Amino acid sequence: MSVAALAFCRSGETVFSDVTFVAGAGEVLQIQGANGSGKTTLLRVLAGLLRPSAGTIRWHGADTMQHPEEWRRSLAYLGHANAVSRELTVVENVRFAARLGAAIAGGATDPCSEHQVLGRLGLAACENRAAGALSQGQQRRVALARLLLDHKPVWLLDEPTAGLDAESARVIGACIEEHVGRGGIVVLTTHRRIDTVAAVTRHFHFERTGTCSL
Ligand SMILES: Nc1ncnc2c1ncn2[C@@H]1O[C@H](COP(=O)(O)OP(=O)(O)OP(=O)(O)O)[C@@H](O)[C@H]1O
Repeated sequence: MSVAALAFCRSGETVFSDVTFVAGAGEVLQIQGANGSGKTTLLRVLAGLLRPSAGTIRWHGADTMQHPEEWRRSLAYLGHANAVSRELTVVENVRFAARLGAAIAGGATDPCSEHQVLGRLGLAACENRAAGALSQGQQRRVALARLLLDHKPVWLLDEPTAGLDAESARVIGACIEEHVGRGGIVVLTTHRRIDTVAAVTRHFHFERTGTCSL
């Protein structure tokens, strides 16, 4: 994934400009910065949810604005909201994501791995509860379980450990390591560094000035 001279302006004001970086398989980019410095906006631009004012995002050499389908198929975006379906149970939430991912990739889902992932994330005991009845931290884990089962190579994670206890943060760090260990790429924003010991991790500071070379 390569990003060159990316900029975003809103109502004539520059939120960020000149963002340039390359992220290869097995890499984690952790972006830190003050409140309002533009981290979330950058992730939303990378995810294709906002259109950049300038610059390019390339995936395997192709411009993602000219070829958005392949980029959309390749990325998973986890925003501030966990986007779990509150009425569905935990297992239904992850099964839905796994089936959707498999259908897009043309493969089959493995029900065993759904239960394995829920077990690893400490959700086995509540897998038949409505997701809307879970705590914020538990819902974050459900969102992460969906990422693990969706098998997208690029994860864009907006403050994945926000509001989580130390154990949940550790679990998220472990999931990120596993993902990049399989050749995935993770770009995340965070106010607190996430331990990803084995992974190739680069840390960047996003400046409020609106200009940043990562
Ligand atoms: N929907 C919006 N409409 C107008 N301005 C916005 C909108 N979303 C963000 N902004 C502004 O864009 C700037 C960057 O916001 P952004 O949420 O990207 O920062 P951030 O670094 O992620 O902050 P935080 O650490 O608080 O999450 C801020 O000045 C913010 O007020």
